[in-house]
Amino acid sequence: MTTGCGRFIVIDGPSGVGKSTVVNLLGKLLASPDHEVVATAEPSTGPVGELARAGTHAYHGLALACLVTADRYHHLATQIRPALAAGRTVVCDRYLPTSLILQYRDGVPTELIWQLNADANKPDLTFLLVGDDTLCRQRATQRGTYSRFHEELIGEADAYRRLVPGLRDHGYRSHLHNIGLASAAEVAGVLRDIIVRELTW
Ligand SMILES: Nc1ncnc2c1ncn2[C@@H]1O[C@H](COP(=O)(O)OP(=O)(O)OP(=O)(O)O)[C@@H](O)[C@H]1O
Ligand SMILES: Cc1cn([C@H]2C[C@H](O)[C@@H](COP(=O)(O)O)O2)c(=O)[nH]c1=O
Repeated sequence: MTTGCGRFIVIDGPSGVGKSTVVNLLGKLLASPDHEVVATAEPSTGPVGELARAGTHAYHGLALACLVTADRYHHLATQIRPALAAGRTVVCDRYLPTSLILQYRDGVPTELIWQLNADANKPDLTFLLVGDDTLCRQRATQRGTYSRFHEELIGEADAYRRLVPGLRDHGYRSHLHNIGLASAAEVAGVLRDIIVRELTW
């Protein structure tokens, strides 16, 4: 399924790499008086999303995969597609790449994750932010962790690197971006420049 006339941009990557911070900064950088930007996240703030976010200790494997995918379809139907149809840009913190890493680690085969997500919109651009694993883990821990996956932050950056060919094979226009020691504002600025260059703005 393709998006409406708005642009759909996904920011994914390991915990602590700065996704939420960058999504919010990017929302401000891309917005203008005649162009509204919706900054959002998955799991969403809807009831299934709240269940998935709070429930990584209670739900595992295919049960959690179905929860996060159900939340994704609800998020698409109630927030993302209406915003795109109204011509707004949607910037989303986490999306299908997270499922391809975490649900796979939880025992769900990659092909099944793609099948569950077959009717999910393909973003116009997907950014996979990566950084030093130890630094990301420190930042996530300092900020506070609550999820089972936050306790298993091993090889996150490599897992995201390995995802790129598969995403591209499935038609996801993807950029891998190593944040290095850049500030969140610098990362958001680099992403904004890529977005403006690659999408008709
Ligand atoms: N580039 C950066 N440099 C230094 N600190 C940063 C940077 N980006 C974010 N931070 C800080 O690191 C912490 C984690 O950032 P943030 O919550 O945005 O990460 P996240 O990728 O969304 O994590 P999670 O997936 O666990 O929610 C926050 O305290 C944030 O202020
Ligand atoms: C989108 C998505 C999320 N999850 C899990 C991973 C984390 O435990 C939370 C997200 O919390 P964070 O503060 O953004 O780190 O939800 C998942 O398992 N699968 C998904 O597709």
